[in-house]
Amino acid sequence: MSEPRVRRAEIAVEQAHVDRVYTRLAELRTQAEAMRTKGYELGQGAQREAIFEQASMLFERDMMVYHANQTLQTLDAEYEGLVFGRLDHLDREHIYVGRLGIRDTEFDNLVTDWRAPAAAAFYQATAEEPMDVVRRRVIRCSGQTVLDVDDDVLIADAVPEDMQIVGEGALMAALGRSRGEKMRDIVATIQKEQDEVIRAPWRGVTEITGGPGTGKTAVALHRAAYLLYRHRRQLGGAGVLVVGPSGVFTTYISRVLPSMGETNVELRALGEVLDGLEATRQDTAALAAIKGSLRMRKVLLRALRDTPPEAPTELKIVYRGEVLKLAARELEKVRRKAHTQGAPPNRSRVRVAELLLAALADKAEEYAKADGKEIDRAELITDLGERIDFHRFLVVWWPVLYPAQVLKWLGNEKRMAAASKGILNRNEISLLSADFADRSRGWSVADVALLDELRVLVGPEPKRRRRQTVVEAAPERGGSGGAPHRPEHYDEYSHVVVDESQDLSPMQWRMIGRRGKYASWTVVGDPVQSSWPDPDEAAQARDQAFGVKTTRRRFTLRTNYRNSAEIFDLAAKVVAGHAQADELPKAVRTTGIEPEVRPVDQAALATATQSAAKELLGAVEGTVGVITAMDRVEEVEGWLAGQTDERLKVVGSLDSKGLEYDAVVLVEPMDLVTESSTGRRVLYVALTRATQQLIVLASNPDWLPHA
Ligand SMILES: Nc1ncnc2c1ncn2[C@@H]1O[C@H](COP(=O)(O)OP(=O)(O)OP(=O)(O)O)[C@@H](O)[C@H]1O
Repeated sequence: MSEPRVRRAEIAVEQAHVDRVYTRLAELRTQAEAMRTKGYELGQGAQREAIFEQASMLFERDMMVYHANQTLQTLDAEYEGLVFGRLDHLDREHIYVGRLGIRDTEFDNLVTDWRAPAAAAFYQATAEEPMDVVRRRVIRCSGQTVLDVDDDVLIADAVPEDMQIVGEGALMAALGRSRGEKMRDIVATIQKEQDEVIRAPWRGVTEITGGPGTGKTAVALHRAAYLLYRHRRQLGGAGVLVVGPSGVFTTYISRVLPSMGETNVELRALGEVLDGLEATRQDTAALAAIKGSLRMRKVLLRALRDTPPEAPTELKIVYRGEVLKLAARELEKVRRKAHTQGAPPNRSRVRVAELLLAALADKAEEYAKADGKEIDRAELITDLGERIDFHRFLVVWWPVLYPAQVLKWLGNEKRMAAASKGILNRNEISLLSADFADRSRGWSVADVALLDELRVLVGPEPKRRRRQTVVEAAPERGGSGGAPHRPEHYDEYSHVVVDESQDLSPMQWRMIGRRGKYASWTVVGDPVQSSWPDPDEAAQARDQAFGVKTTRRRFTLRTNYRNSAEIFDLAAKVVAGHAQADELPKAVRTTGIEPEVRPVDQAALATATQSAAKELLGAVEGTVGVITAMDRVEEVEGWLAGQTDERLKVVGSLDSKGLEYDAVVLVEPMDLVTESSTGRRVLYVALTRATQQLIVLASNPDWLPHA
């Protein structure tokens, strides 16, 4: 038979099986619905029974409805190609691999879940170690229709006469396909080195490093799905948290887990980790470096111990006809004493009242002594402790503290200087206080970690006054954030995945560490792409987040699946000398299309950007990203305002982390280099976002080291 006819015949064979699977899926759905209805009927029947029977029937109803709903949720997930693989073994048995395990009425497997041990050979078998697999077939479907099949022969001399082999390169076909707005899962083409990481043990810390495009993000997400499938009992209840660098990134990856049937994983951007906030604004590199540094812990602690701006400066209270007065200096002594006793201020109100009453009693004793009299201390303390004027004083002198309010206090340069004396230098103090003083722009991503630190330092609001969130004092608080079924500031995740971890500041590690107190971890990063200036300090904070005794395993991925080799060659040049040779991955795909570097006059940059974007929109089927320095995003958006094609996105250098596009226009690369002390690495990130085509528009040629 000719190749197209063989292909058509093989597609028909697989279509017949896929049809069986969908018929069975429909049956299972009907059964689950019937079970749910029966459960409800049981509940209604219970009303007529005696109390004891009622309780047991209601319990049974709840179990039935729960299980039926679980099954329906799994069956109804939006699977993109439910069946995607087939393994033919030496013994002539074969299995189908898919996103979900399905059995027929005889309990025989129609599809094996990709995460089950029996499916492991689909990813792990090689010609050198075939694991008894003769033929591995990738089946590409659109909905319920088989579009194509693609085979790998693993034991060539065991191929039976009647076994047909079709095509080659399912991986290459997948990599060459155009990109949409959201990342796709890679279950059908996971590679062996990636599979090892996905299936690594769940306990401890699993680190995934590797250059751009090596599939780190994809692997980490598939690992989350795998762990939930294999260890649902240990991990499912407490849940999995995935933290990414930005909201754009979490949106980009948001479809991957649901496409594998996992909906119970919480995705949060670094600006959204703290419930109630959704910060997206990035600080300048200089500001972010100060805010992220561990030195801020001490600054914050001092700030909240400072006298609140509205606090009265003296306490006057009449006791038995005499005015007892505590002056500012005496009050501050009490404040210092209360703070040094260690409890968070919002939990210290009672202790503070005791200290103030003791100071008043001292004062009364002092007056009495001068008059040659004596006072009953205990009586004075009881009397004054019940007085309304004393309590009025207490609430304004020792108010409930809110994290946002304390950070705003630091907008006052004097306060800032007092809190950071000996910790920050003058320049840092004025930068930071000017930033905190300007509240018109909302919180930045780096502020969120400071607010979270303060949340813990000030302690929870007293119960009586507890409101929706403890972050802000004023009604301006907003945002949704957080899974509705979890309590606020939930910190008992069983597994935490941190993506782009090379960029987390020490303060951000502390924030994430709090959410993973009892967790195992998957941590993804590439030091060469790091924009954080002090890796040692970050490493120390990261180790603390993991806990000291944790087992650690590390995997390095070495193949770049995203960029064409032509594009990656250019990107590698900009970090030559900034990275070890083995930190750079190898790109596997060539397109024959070289990236274009266009020298452009500054004055012509706008029109050059417009025409490059237009050109690339015409050249590729999927997305086009225009990447620019962070502070030029609005300007470049303005240049492209006339371009209405939804495939076009303008994105700032730091926000481009983790994303990818079919084609990229990089505007003025030298701006990225000079943006921060780690600019060359940020430029490397930007240059490695395109899968097919890249145009660089540069008025200054210095971004590209001369060979
Ligand atoms: N085995 C695979 N099969 C098909 N596509 C793959 C495979 N591995 C990776 N890819 C694709 O390669 C691209 C890069 O993957 P991913 O974004 O996970 O890389 P990364 O290492 O996180 O990159 P970066 O560090 O640049 O953010 C994605 O489009 C992903 O789907």
